[in-house]
Amino acid sequence: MITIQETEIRERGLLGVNRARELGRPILMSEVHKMDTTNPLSFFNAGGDRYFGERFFWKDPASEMVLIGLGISKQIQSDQAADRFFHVEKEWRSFLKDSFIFNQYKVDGVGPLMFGGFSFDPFKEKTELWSKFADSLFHIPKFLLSIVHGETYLTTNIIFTSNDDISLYSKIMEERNQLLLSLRNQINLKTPLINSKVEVFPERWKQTVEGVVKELTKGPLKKVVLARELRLVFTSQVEAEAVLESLYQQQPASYIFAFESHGDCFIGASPERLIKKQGPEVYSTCLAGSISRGKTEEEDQILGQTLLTDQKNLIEHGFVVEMIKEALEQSCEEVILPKKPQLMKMRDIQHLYTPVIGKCGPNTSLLLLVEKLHPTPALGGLPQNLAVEKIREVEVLDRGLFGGPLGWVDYQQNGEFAVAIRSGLIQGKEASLFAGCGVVSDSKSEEEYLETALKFRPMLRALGGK
Ligand SMILES: C=C(O[C@@H]1C=C(C(=O)O)C=C[C@H]1O)C(=O)O
Repeated sequence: MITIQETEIRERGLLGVNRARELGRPILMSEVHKMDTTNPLSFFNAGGDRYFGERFFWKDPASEMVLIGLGISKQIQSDQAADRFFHVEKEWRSFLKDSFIFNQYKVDGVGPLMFGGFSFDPFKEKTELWSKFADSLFHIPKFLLSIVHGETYLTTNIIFTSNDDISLYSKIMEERNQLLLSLRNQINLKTPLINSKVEVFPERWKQTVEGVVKELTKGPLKKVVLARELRLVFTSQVEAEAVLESLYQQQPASYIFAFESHGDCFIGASPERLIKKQGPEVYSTCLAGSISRGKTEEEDQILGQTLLTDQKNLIEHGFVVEMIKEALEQSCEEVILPKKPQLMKMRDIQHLYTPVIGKCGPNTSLLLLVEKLHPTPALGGLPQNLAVEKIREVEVLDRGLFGGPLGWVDYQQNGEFAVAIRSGLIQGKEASLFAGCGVVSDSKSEEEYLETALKFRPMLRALGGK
């Protein structure tokens, strides 16, 4: 566990107290400690009583980076639509200014870090569904557990205002001790039964697909991604930790995330990376073109081969590759990608997949790259502006954070964002699941409907449904 000398405690606390008084504004003090191996779900669970509604969870597909945040030491949020990426970045950098960071470990994802996301389209009219989440919302946690390449670190963030004295430091240390003492390895996780399952206007959705297909044949629109919603009601409150546990078992090769705000929880298992930045290197993923998994290995291979040679899917995929390549070329000296897509096989579905690597300057802003990429034609369409306008006009669903960039940025400005798909919003005893698909000029509404049904499955299964 954590060992830290009393004198050191006082010195660190006093640094924060004095600087906050001197500058007359809040000052961050952050310290990192190595910890014994800790089960990430039990850490998330241990925060359930005290920090419910203020937790987040993140795991990347390789499980190289697992992040759990408890409590909110600072929130960066905005419903301002224009320049939202720039504003979040500006606030993040100014929050870090003059802070004290005690971190002897040179690894990404430890120390002060913000976690959160951006809504799919800030210009879409907001409904009650997403009332608990601002269009841009990031949390800097009080306590952050980072498991990086199997090593465990605990970051404690304290914000001193000019009215605080050293007692704040002791108070947070006590809170941390309580938290660590409450860690349990055995937790009883169960999702409640589903009472009702309602697809939101499926016939109307199919008609919308047909209407858009007609427009696509006329141009200039080439592709529009349309999404729909499935609403579930349960016998009792759904606990995010139980859903995370299921996703861990059922979708190990995905990004697994949960993001709580004011009692609601946005949760999912996405296969899609938007962008990762590690020093001068950036990584992105083109993921578009889908087919189901086979029941036997042979059928699965045949389906995979069909997808790899299907013109409709290859064209859809090509749109994404072209856009991501062009966007990264604006910021990178070099962009490397294979000529042909390969297959990414998830539990219920297989996709056409092209990984992309870029080399850019070390000072390139991750959020600027997010802005350039979002939404790719995998979630918006082509041309981007027209497709997003079309979605805003015809889609019944308020996507909120669904399909938007969700992830983290650390104080060294490294981080990663996934595309928040295969996801749902838990609201007490109810939940909404979301799924979309690329509509092109030869799309058939019934096939697209079935594809979205397939894309509901990972979340539906994790919630105990079929
Ligand atoms: C929009 C979704 O998925 C996206 C659309 C895909 C497609 O149209 O083939 C494939 C992967 C994702 O980029 C979703 O899962 O809801």
